[in-house]
Amino acid sequence: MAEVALINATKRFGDVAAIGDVSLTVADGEFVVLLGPTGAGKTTTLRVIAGLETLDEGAVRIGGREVSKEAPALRDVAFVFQQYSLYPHLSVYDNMAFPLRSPTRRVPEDEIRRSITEIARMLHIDHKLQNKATRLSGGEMQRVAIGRALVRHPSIYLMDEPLSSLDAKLRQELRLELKRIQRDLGATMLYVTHDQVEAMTMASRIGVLKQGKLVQLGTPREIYEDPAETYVATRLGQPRINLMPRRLFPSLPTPSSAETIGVRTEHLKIDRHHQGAARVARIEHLGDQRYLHLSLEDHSIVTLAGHDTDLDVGDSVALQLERPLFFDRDGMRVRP
Ligand SMILES: Nc1ncnc2c1ncn2[C@@H]1O[C@H](COP(=O)(O)OP(=O)(O)OP(=O)(O)O)[C@@H](O)[C@H]1O
Repeated sequence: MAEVALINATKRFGDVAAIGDVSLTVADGEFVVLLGPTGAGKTTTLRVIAGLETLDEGAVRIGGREVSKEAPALRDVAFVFQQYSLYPHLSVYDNMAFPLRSPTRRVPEDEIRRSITEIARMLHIDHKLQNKATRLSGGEMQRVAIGRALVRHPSIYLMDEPLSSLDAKLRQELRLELKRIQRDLGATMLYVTHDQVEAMTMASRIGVLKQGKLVQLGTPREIYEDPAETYVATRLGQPRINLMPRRLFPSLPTPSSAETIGVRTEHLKIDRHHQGAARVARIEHLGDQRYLHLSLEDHSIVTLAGHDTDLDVGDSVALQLERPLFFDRDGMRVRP
């Protein structure tokens, strides 16, 4: 495995800078997750590292070696796409063996067998190894695609929403497996997802992209607890952080440039013994969780309700904020 770095990387498509001046180093053995809404530049970041797109400016370095002009095959990266891309005429086994049988590698067949058997077992596809790739469910095909990447030991694994086509149970199982495999192999990984739980639980660090710019890079905890701007704060946390105008909390001491107050469940104390300005508008039962929708003037606040809550729709409650986050008029963080 190796350290992988993007240095002031820019890739344009016509007038659009899909990524603009992005610098990012994924340390050897590190698991970095890229977060951002559609069009933010996540896939482009992976593709320029893989060599599937050529940079307009900047450089890609793998293991300290500049590879910006090298063909994809020479870069020693393994790419798992959102949609499985298997060879339909080959068996599962031969699909997984394919990268190891390339003339440049010449891995002995017994080693290939050992490696495939082990990875297939981890991914629960060992009983399907002789099937044709087309005779699998979507979830199985995606596991084969992941397995085909894992049997190799490339400099870096690039994964673009590899679990998004799977059902929730399998996704959860594979999330744990993938993280364990990554740790065991000491693999360097750059991983794109829209799934907050994947980001929080798998990442050593999370990079947040906004219109092609890397706006913050930090541990999951830093991104969640210490976001640099509202854009970052809204990436993580369910229910989403509530962004409220400062005027709604006139008695709260706030930094002078603060215009917006960011309130998560843990920042909010609800006092039902005191009649207050907020009203319970709705209680949403999600099985293991309950979302409490409060209305405060013309704004709504969504928070988690404890299981022992005896609040009812229509109740009037007082709200108290404890160490909420403050943002200025441009959405940038302001510290007290
Ligand atoms: N081949 C291409 N030709 C033209 N524009 C492109 C091309 N690939 C990407 N773009 C543009 O570059 C920007 C970034 O796209 P990219 O696919 O990297 O976003 P993303 O964050 O991966 O989005 P998603 O979550 O939808 O996959 C978008 O504006 C997109 O339309």
